[in-house]
Amino acid sequence: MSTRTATEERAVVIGLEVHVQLETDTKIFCGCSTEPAPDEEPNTRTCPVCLGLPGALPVLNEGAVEAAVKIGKALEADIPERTTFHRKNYYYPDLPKNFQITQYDAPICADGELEVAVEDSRRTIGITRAHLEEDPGSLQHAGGSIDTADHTLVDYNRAGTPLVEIVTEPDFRSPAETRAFLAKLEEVLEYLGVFDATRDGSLRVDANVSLVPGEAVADDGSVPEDALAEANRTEVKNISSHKGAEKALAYEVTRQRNALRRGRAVDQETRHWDESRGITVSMRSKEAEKDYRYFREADLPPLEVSDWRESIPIPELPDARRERFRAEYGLDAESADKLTSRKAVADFYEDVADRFDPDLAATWVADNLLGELNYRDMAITDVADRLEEFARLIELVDAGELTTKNAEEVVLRGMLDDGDDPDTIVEREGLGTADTGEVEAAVADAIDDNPEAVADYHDGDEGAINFLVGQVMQRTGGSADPGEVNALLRERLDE
Ligand SMILES: Nc1ncnc2c1ncn2[C@@H]1O[C@H](COP(=O)(O)OP(=O)(O)OP(=O)(O)O)[C@@H](O)[C@H]1O
Ligand SMILES: [Mg+2]
Ligand SMILES: [Mg+2]
Repeated sequence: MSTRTATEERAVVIGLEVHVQLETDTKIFCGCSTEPAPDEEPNTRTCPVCLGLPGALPVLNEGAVEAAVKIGKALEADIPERTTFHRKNYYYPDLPKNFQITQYDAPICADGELEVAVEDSRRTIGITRAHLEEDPGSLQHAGGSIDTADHTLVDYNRAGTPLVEIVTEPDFRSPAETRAFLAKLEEVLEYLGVFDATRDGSLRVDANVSLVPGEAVADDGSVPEDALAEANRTEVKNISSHKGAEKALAYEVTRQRNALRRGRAVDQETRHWDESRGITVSMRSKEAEKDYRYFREADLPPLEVSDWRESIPIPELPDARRERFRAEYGLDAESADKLTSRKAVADFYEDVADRFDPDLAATWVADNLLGELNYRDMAITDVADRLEEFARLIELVDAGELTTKNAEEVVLRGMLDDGDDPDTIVEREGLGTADTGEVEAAVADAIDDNPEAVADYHDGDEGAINFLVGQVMQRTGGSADPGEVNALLRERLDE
């Protein structure tokens, strides 16, 4: 079976286009709010500009430009002195103007990279470009998915939300790599403060995938331009999560392999990822660039960012923070990873590590707190307003006022399940560690009540002391320190 051997030697080539919704207060070309209200009616956050009414003029949002510059800097991209906007023409109900304002030959960022850890190796994914554009409206396919719906509703509240589209080089060699990349990209975007991962549809991915002959792949893993151009690729749309990207691409790789195995060609087309059915479906043949009739957006003058770009700072990013945490707090690689991937976790850890013991803080934040949150399907952002209470819990453990076991099993769980604060739980459950007077009284009682054990101790029976320690622990409800009790008992018995 020669065709079988040939298809099995094919290599997977994937490139991503990632649409990131920027966290600005208002839309990219008008003053409409970008903040969805809880029970918002469709088409209420709109104006003549984002509805594309004749004669309405766009005004560029400064915050969106700053966010794009930050993204460019974080991706180590070039940010040219001057950038321009274009109209991308297409006819579709989500776009009332029949063109999208986007960028074309002079994007705000070009030629960057992002380093990703995949299993044990590190891969550098090239970033071709990142450009600003407006989000179209959203379509609701009533009574089914896009290919089965009876009719479709249009909501323009999303129209005009600022997007940065990040286009990668076709550098991915497996679906798993795209998942790692998207997770890393989200970390970086969150650190930059330009993006809200918890918002529905804030990250949307188009995934381009093809199978190229194995022998076309160079020794360094790169694929030459002509092999890329020759391979028929499909573009999978409607991917909105890391896991979704991996699943959609795994499906698509198998589908393409099967087609080639049966001696059929892969069509160059746009496909739709149907999350609930776990399949991709054909939507249309791939439009060529000339179909879009790109031309300059005459209503927006070229934008000079030459001086401005230098004055836009970016914060410390996850990789740098990971290394600093290791050096500064002596964390191992695994803890440093866990403590830095979400910015809110890293901020909290840093705060408690500086106030208490960094090792103790690492165990408490990385293992206990994140573990218990994870178990309840919660994230640190769900308890953002209670971080001081968790710090107080760590303080109680650090000061020896609460045993580790009680802190974890009673207090932390109570805090998460009942919403109480640590001092209230300690008080209610009587968990505080015993004070010296209490321990001394319990020692005296244990000696008075157990003359036989005392006699055994004086006869040199070391086992007797353990029995007496147990008696004191019982009398203090487990709140005394066993080492301290042992020392006190010996002191009394040797008097
Ligand atoms: N042979 C290939 N196999 C897989 N991906 C590829 C291949 N060649 C290019 N790509 C990827 O396809 C994407 C091209 O995106 P780009 O936006 O430039 O073009 P487009 O998809 O034709 O345009 P649009 O989506 O805006 O209509 C990039 O992510 C690139 O890495
Ligand atoms: Mg595309
Ligand atoms: Mg594109």
